[in-house]
Amino acid sequence: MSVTVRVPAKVNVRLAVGAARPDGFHDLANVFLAVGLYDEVTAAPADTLRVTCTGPDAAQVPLDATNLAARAAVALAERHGISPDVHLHIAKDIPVAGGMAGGSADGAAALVACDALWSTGASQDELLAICAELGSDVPFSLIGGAALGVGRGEQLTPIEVGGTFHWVFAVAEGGLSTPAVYGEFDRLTAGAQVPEPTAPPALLAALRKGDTTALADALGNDLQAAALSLRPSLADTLTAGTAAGALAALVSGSGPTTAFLAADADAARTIADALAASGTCRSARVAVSPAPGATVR
Ligand SMILES: C[C@](O)(CO)[C@H](O)COP(=O)(O)OP(=O)(O)OC[C@H]1O[C@@H](n2ccc(N)nc2=O)[C@H](O)[C@@H]1O
Ligand SMILES: Nc1ncnc2c1ncn2[C@@H]1O[C@H](COP(=O)(O)OP(=O)(O)OP(=O)(O)O)[C@@H](O)[C@H]1O
Repeated sequence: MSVTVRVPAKVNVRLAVGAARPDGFHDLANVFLAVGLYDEVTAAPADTLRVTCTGPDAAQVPLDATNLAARAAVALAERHGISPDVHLHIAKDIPVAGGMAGGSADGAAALVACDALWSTGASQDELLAICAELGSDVPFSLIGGAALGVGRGEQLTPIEVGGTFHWVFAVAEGGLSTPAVYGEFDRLTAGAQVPEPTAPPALLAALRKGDTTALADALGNDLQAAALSLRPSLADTLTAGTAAGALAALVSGSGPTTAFLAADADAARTIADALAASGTCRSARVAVSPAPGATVR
């Protein structure tokens, strides 16, 4: 018997970053939107804890105890006093170290898969608490849809989404380290008064209405300058997507994936083709949002 869980990537439609906290994290107003690019994690009985991974970026995924899927299995097993022996297979389609929460997605998916495989019967609140221990983005990967995350991004309030949004994601060559991007944010804002992070009401209204034009006007990412500072060539990708008709363009989370909002599915295809031909990215993917959170198949 095995259990397979499908889990989406995310884009941050508004990532407001406050000053660094004493614990090294930053307070956020983080508006997450799940997008229809998916990893799948399969949990199967095994004699020992083992992780395998397939997919175009599989070589960059650690298969040891640091893998977030393995850490999720250990965390759940410890809480329930059982052995974490399980084979976790990750079918990876979410770009690695791309700012789309791929590792977080696998952590959330492994948790749901092991809970089902082991009949642990954990409540949603218990699963969310374990997710928050694993990483700031992991709780959102569990619930999907759209949500405002405060604190370090782990304290979620779901947001209703009133329509479908069409996106193009330009996958960059190589990844960016999330701590390095936050570190660059600190360097760039040193000496300045960093305002309290907030989510603009116009953005939340755009999501609730499913209004693409209003969402395009309200998108924003406070980590974008830091990601561009570490990877200046991303400016060319943003320009290429905008020239191809994107309503808005931004760096996804800590980058280096860039996200383009399109008016409809046809426009998304046109933008993806133009980006693929531009030579400014490794590949271009179309995806719609919102997408459901970690779900047993
Ligand atoms: C950039 C985002 O993806 C936007 O959703 C997240 O804020 C990052 O979330 P994540 O990858 O789950 O990050 P974590 O694994 O919790 O933390 C990794 C590192 O990122 C930095 N970090 C993360 C979240 C946060 N609110 N402030 C931070 O400064 C810290 O250096 C931390 O040590
Ligand atoms: N299951 C996993 N998949 C991918 N990377 C993982 C996984 N578990 C641990 N990692 C480690 O995490 C690092 C960041 O990978 P990940 O794909 O989660 O980045 P990201 O999408 O930029 O994250 P975020 O958007 O949450 O900041 C990788 O370089 C890898 O070393």
